Amino acid sequence: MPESIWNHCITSLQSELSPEQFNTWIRPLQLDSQALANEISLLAPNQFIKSWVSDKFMSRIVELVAEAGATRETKVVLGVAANSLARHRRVIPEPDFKPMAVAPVVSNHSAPTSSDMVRADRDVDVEGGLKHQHRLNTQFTFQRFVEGKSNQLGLAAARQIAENPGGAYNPLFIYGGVGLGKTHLMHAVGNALIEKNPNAKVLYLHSERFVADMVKALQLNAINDFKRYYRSLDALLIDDIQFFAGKERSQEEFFHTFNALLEGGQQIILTCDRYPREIDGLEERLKSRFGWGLTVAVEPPELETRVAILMKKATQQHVDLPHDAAFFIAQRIRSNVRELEGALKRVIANANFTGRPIDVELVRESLKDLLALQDKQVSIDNIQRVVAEYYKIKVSDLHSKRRSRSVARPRQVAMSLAKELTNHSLPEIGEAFGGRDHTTVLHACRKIKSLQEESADIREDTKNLHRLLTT
Ligand SMILES: Nc1ncnc2c1ncn2[C@@H]1O[C@H](COP(=O)(O)OP(=O)(O)OP(=O)(O)O)[C@@H](O)[C@H]1O
Repeated sequence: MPESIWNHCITSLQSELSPEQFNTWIRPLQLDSQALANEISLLAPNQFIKSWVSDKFMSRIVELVAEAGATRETKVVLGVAANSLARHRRVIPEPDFKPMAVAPVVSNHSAPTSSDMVRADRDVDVEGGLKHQHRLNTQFTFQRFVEGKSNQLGLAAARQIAENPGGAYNPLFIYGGVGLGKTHLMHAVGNALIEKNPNAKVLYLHSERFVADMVKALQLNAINDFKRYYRSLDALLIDDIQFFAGKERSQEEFFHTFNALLEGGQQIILTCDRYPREIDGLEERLKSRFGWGLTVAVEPPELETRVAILMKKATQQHVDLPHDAAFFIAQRIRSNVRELEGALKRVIANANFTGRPIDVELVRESLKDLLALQDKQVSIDNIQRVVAEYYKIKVSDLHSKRRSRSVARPRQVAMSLAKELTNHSLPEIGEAFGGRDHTTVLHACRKIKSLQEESADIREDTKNLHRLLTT
């Protein structure tokens, strides 16, 4: 009985929430088999998820439980699974591979001397962590980060980690498109950790830098120093880990570092442009390990958040930005926060240059080129119209649930064109095609890509459509 009630809740919540929300908060909940009669007892894997669910979703869960036919006396209780900590403390198995041979050092010296080691340290930037704080951008703080629905989960998780590093949300994996605040959030945690403890060893680096440092350490025979340094950190923040894809030796080294830090209770934060499972060329064991802590998505900000970000950035620069001017910019620049910032910079520069106050007119003038370019940009509506016309079907067929090949294939073509030619995110595209899930859009993009290789017809169709839409 509790199972069927809870299944009803899950099904409803899955259709009501975004996939990220559902996967982060609802999917980890388990029904407690030890519950009392008349009780739906749910167990969260940790305190963080428990309190978030309790704040944001509990009232809806209670409604759904009633809707599923539970008696009036049925209580819904939420706890934390007893073994939740054990999960994070489990013994990490020894790596299941043999260390690769290290390339011999190309050097005039027969063996590295102690001065080589110092130089090596400096070269690979591992010397006593002297630079570990310099790499943090002090502007990227929590105070300067604007909260919105699109980044709420990431921000809450980052705040928790700043309070309690190395706790249950280790590693924190933040993923999402470009310019959406992933790096900012990661630095905000680092800055907060250093504010609390100025001696904390916090290292931020881009994954390419990790790879380059490791290669140098190998060349200089300083890999042990490299290892020692990384393992001595209190927190390791690595940006854009999609660059590890295909780099086997780096993945191997990172795997060791990752395990050592996790076991030592040191905090790891990673960012990526996509969900861990979707990184091609990344070893399975890394993918699965990335999911051990908390995985959160940041999404493109919605209009209100874009306005709030602009207002905050203007205030920080002591610039008077009227609300209607901010609104105008936010309405036009929708792709990401970095572009929003760039637009604001242009407006401010123009205001300084001409000595005029900022208003909608000045914004329009300052962003003339950008807006003209945007007007030329293809919209999803446009894609749907052109694709429907091309395949002689109705636009409504593209929104419908019909699965016949004559409709499903054009729909997939239209989705993949929307991904390619617009700035819309996968969930936004899914929404525009009759409220479909973002994974459906992803599947469509992959399908069309592989069909383009196999079928001359599809190649021809997509080429024609491309031309119709862009010229
Ligand atoms: N919610 C926000 N509030 C204030 N500023 C933000 C917010 N989100 C992003 N920004 C700003 O937008 C710019 C881009 O953000 P950031 O570099 O963190 O993006 P990113 O997601 O890491 O992108 P990339 O994948 O390209 O590295 C930064 O200047 C950052 O301060």
